[in-house]
Formats: sequence, C-alpha cells, structure tokens
Amino acid sequence: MLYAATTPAQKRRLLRERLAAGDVLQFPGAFNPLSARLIEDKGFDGVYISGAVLSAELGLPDIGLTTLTEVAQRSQQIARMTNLPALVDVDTGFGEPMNVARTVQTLEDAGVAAVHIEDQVNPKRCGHLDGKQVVGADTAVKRIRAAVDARRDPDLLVMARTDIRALEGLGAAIDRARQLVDAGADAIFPEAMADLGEFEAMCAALDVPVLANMTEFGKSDLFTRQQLADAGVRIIIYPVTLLRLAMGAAEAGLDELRASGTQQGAVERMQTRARLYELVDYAGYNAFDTTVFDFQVPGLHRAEPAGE
Ligand SMILES: C[C@](O)(C(=O)O)[C@H](CC(=O)O)C(=O)O
Ligand SMILES: [Mg+2]
Repeated sequence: MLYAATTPAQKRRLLRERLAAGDVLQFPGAFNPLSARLIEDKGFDGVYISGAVLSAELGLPDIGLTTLTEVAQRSQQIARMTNLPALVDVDTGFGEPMNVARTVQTLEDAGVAAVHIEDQVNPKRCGHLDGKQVVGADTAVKRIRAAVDARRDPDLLVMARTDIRALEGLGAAIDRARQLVDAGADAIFPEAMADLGEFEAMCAALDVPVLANMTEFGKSDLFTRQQLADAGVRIIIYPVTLLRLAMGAAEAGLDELRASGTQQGAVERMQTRARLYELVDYAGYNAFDTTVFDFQVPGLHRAEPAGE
C-alpha cells in the first residue's frame, strides 16, 4: 500500500552491492511513478529518471530549462513508488559547485540512489546532438568534488558524465574520466560513444563501473545487454524508450479515434483496467479498509483481508 517498502538507504546499499558483485544492470527510464512500477514488475534492476523525459513531459526542449525543484519533486514521486534504486539525471548540477552541493543534498532527501552530473556548459543540450560544449577539467572536477563532499549518505552513488568524446575524441574522454574518478566519482557515464570498441577501451581504462546510454535516434547503435556486458559496461540506461513507446501508441490511437469516431479498434492494445489496478495495488488497500475495493473488475481478483 502507498509507497515502496524499501528505504532509500537500502536501495543505495543494494545498488552498491550489485555493482560490487559485477552485475550488469538495466535501468529503463520511468516517465512517471506508474511506469516505475511497471519497470519493477518486469524484473529490471533500477529506474532512470531522465532530464530529456522530464523536459519533454513539460513540453520543453532539453536545454537546461527545468529547475532543481522540478527535478527533485519528480524524482521523489518516482523513487518512492518503487523498490528499485533510481538514478537521476541532474544535468550540470544547476549552477556553480555550491549549487551542485545543494542539488546532491536535495536529491538525497528525495530518496534517489544515484545522480549523474555532466561537464557540459550551460545551456546544456542532449548529449547525442551536435554543437555541444564542455567546461574545462578544473570546473568539471570541482563539480564532482562538491557533489561527493556534499552527500551525507556515503552510499549515494555520484556518477560523473563526460560529453567530451564528441568534441575531442576517445583519448580525451578517457583522460577526463580518469580525472573525474580521481575527484571521487563512483562511476562514469561516457556520453555519445561511437561504437562497442570505445566502450571497451573506456571500461578497460577505469576501475569504476561504466554506464552505456542506449538512447534511440542518437549517436550510439543500440547494442544488446550481452554486447555491452562483454565490453565491460555495468549499467545500461534506456532513458526515453518508454516515453517514445507510449507517445507512439498514443499518436496511433488518436489517429484511429479521429478517423473512425471511436476508440473501439484500439481497445485491445490498451492496458486493461484490471492491469492498471494491479499496478496501483488496489487489493493491497483492502487490508487497511475493506470498503476501498468492494467492486468487481473483470480479470482482477479481490484479495480477502486476513481473518475473513
Ligand atoms: C540521457 C539523457 O541525458 C537524458 O536526459 O535522458 C539524454 C537522452 C536523449 O536526449 O536521448 C542524452 O543527453 O543523451
Ligand atoms: Mg539529460
């Protein structure tokens, strides 16, 4: 009932333990708290909270317009609904190193397990677009040091993202990643890697977990979990995948409704009422109050409270 039973501290610990064990973790992007429930139900390892998705949901481009307050609120709403660890995209950390420190503490309070902070200049842009710019190593390092020093839970995972590959090549990306690890980063997100060989080289050069961003319509091919695992990658994100799937389905459904005057033909592709109620755990609320769920829904079973 209500929120997930697992505490933020337990989720952070779990993430650390799984990474230490060398597991390869898949984090689809949750576009809302309900989709986080679905990700958990399907057996994934964590949820990703994407800046691109948060902006898009608000009808905005991903150019650093969202605020810390908005990101923290959405992160809390998503993180508390799942037992899985959440990794959140905090872009450039919302300002100077002091702001990065506040960002980390705020996200810690929101209950996330990990944050990633990137080395782009403001205004930032999607890492798979051309025309990006990055800050110098000094500033990038200061951001990570500020983040690491600010966390109060040592298990909060601070991941550094570098966007330098697209500007200066793989060698520069490896150098930058090493500097960020020296500054205290627990993991590295090398953005816009060109191929599997680049992931392999990056993973071989570092002794911290490396993330692969499998965003569609971007600069990296969509490699399988096994291909990335063989290259040494430990966390794979699918940041916008669920939003793109949902919006694709929504658009097709709207076209059909507009053309035929009814949504009847689309009903079989919809999530049923029973499945929705299962995900929001209607039955679980009956343990608290048996009048919450005293109706019949085809395909949904009403759990009788204990003792009846
Ligand atoms: C990972 C990312 O930072 C995000 O906000 O989800 C984006 C994803 C995208 O725009 O496809 C990115 O910069 O890669
Ligand atoms: Mg982003």
